[in-house]
Amino acid sequence: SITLKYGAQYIGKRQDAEMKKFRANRLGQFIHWGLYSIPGGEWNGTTYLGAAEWLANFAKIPNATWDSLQYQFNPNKFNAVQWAKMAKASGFKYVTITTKHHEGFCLWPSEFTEFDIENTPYKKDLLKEFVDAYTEAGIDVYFYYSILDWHHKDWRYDIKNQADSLAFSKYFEFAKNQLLELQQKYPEVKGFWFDGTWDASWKKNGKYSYDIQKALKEVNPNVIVNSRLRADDFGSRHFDSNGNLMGDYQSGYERYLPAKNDTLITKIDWEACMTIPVNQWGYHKDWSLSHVKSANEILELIVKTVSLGGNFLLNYGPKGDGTFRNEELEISNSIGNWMSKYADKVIYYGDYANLKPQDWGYYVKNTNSGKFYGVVFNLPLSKLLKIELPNGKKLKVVNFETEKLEYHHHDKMGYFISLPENTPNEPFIFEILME
Ligand SMILES: COc1ccc([C@@H]2N[C@@H](C)[C@@H](O)[C@H]2O)cc1
Repeated sequence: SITLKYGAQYIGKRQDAEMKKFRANRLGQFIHWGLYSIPGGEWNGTTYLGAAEWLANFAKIPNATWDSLQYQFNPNKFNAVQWAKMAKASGFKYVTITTKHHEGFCLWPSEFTEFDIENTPYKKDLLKEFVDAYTEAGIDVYFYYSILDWHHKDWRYDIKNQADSLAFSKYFEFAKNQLLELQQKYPEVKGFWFDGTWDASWKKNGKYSYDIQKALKEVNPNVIVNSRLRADDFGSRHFDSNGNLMGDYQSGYERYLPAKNDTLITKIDWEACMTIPVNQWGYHKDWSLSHVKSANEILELIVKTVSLGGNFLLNYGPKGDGTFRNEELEISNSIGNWMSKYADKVIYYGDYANLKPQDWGYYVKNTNSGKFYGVVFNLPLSKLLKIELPNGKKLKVVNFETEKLEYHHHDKMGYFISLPENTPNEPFIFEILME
């Protein structure tokens, strides 16, 4: 292997209590909330199709113009306790909120910039209200932080000369100061979700990303940091030049999932983040412009992720006034209903079952109870659910709610399970006992 100064800081899955809790949580709420939530994808009467939090870029709005949105940010309908209550009812066990997106506006009163919540009509420490409410509700809090910063004068996309290098080193100090400030002001925070780390300037400075992970861990030894923060000595991201995962979990799955038969991903900790529309993270006024995922589509993405041993972060983009749009409220309600019935068995502590994937749905092993489950999304016309067990394993019992399902032994490893009498008209689960 190659000697690296800024490669993976350890090898293998962490087994400390905090990482085990992160893994067991499985289902998280992502919140994108910032100045971009005010225009909602529309500028000077033009609606932009792209992601609303990128409006400044798409509409080529000068910084001075965009930054003046700061004086309009006054979410008078924001109620952190209500947000946390909705999140809990939806089954979310953790939340990740944008403390600072690419625009550079900070949702907390930062000592290191005026471009923050303190200098808005809202004035109050919004992030503290948020952290306190979610913590009180028993939901773990994580912070999204964008390294890319369109506002900061020392940000550089590339390092072409000594002047760039000096400026970017000042930007690094600024970012590191803000991150340590976030840990110090909000000690409940469990970890950091870094974004905006694809530019050459960051890839040329593996040391910076290495130092940030170390600095955060010095304050909180079990802080959880995503792989997207990291670049190694040669600019390799997520995985170092020796193929070792950097950070504590792989965070490359953004708006897509691994293939159903991908066994490699099951060997590392990973988290997928997902939008409800095709591609909107911040609030966009017009969701009719793309497909909006149904509750069942989202449930299937969640279960597929857990079946491959991953966490799933579902995104919400609250409006500038602090309210959620109806589509998000409806999705929350549907997901919450399903989670209240099944999450304890097939989401929380859910993991890879190492059984041959089938078309009718997904397998989940519950690492707390040791039980194996099938989660059915697609009923076969044959009305029979196929199961193929590994050599040496035999099917013993199949439980569906309180009844035992019939099955017949088709060949050496194959079984066909008969559907229950009254098959539910929603994704349902059955328990598999093998010997
Ligand atoms: C250059 O393509 C992208 C795509 C998405 C992003 C950001 N990552 C997501 C988690 C959102 O924050 C989105 O703005 C940035 C650049």
